[in-house]
Amino acid sequence: MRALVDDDDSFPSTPGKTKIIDRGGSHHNHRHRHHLAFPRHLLWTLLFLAFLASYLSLRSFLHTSSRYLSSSFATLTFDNRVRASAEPTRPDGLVVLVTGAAGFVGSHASLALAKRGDGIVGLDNFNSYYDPSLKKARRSLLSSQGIFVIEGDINDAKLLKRLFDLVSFTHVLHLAAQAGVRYAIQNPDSYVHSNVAGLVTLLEACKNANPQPAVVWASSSSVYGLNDEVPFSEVHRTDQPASLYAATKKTGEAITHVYNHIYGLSITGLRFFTVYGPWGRPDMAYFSFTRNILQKKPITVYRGKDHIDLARDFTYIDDIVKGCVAALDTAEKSTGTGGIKMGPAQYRIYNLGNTSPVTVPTLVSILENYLKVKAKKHVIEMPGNGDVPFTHANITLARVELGYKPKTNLEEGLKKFVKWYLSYYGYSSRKGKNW
Ligand SMILES: O=C(O)[C@H]1O[C@H](OP(=O)(O)OP(=O)(O)OC[C@H]2O[C@@H](n3ccc(=O)[nH]c3=O)[C@H](O)[C@@H]2O)[C@H](O)[C@@H](O)[C@H]1O
Repeated sequence: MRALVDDDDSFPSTPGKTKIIDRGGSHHNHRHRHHLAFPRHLLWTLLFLAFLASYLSLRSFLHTSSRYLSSSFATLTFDNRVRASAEPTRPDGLVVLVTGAAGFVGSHASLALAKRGDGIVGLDNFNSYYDPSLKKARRSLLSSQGIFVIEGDINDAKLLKRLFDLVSFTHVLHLAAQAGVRYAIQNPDSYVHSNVAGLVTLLEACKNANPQPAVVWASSSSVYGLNDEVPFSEVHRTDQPASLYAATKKTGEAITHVYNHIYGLSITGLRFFTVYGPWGRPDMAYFSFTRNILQKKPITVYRGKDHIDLARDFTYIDDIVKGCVAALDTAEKSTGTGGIKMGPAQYRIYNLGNTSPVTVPTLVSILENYLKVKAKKHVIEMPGNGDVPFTHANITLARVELGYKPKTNLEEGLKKFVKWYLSYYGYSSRKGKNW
């Protein structure tokens, strides 16, 4: 281009300065060509600038629109996945939001409900209270059964609203919580965050939903605290908690009562008694004892005052799941609409235990027997960390009203747990190892 019009570096500020390549033309022609060359020069420049501008704006358009498109595809995918997961596969199937779905009880309950054709949407924050890889493995199991588990927190009001806008949940099975009795000494805030604030956020979403779902949620045997009447019945005192965990679960019972009373939410609280089994929680005694025994590490066994052994009404996971399902099936509808109560709503609390407490040293000897390894026991007096000396459930109410009937004793249940543990952590394949 330059060769045609200019052999100087400078753009023609004065026409005479520009040396036009004159290939034998007259002065007139020269002038004429010079005259013509100027707009052509300008034209090329303008064309170049126009090209550059359109290239840049096309790039930015493509960039913006691809971001927009990919985010709306992501939205579509998310919404579609939620709706698909919520779709029951049997007539009149329940549509259940399961919080804590990647947790121990949550994953088992979700699978059981999906198996019979209910629509399930899971929610879990995958926190690192214990190894999140176990939670992710549970999520994979659920995903293989068509259950979508959303990574999100029950404190996220926006997310909850979006889920209730997308799906008319008939029930909420609320199992998300900060569990563990002794960890409350280390991290008290996490109990308030999940078991109190998170519960209120969830109930707000439930109460605002239209239709309102019926809520079934996990309370705890720990609410009996220092109660010494046995076996523990729902009519006994629960105003003497021994741990912050217990206090937050008792608070949950009070909070759910308020939402039942003011907004007409149908509420069922289930007091679980030390639930154990395959895919369990690594922080619990039966699980951590198994790990340590296999690794030949010592275990600490707490003992009560006067050398009394501690005892728990250990309850097998499948029995607990049956109790959860029965509670969902017998829950009446909530009575509120648009956040306003239209009539009295159901409020229930049930013990879900096994009714036969076993001491911690007996638990250890059952494990030693299955693992064929002697435990290195370090027995110490129970520190003041929130533990209670024993639990023992009276389950008459659950039996009569839910048809709840636990079937698995600790020996049978631990056998299944150990089988799962060895397989999950790859011990079964290590032939010849002395486990
Ligand atoms: O029913 C509940 O509401 C609770 O059950 C469960 O709590 P717990 O009954 O305390 O179960 P878990 O920790 O297995 O300890 C069992 C026994 O082993 C003793 N124990 C424990 C640990 C240890 O190192 N040594 C020991 O002797 C210990 O002193 C106790 O005597 C749930 O974790 C809790 O989230 C909640 O759901």
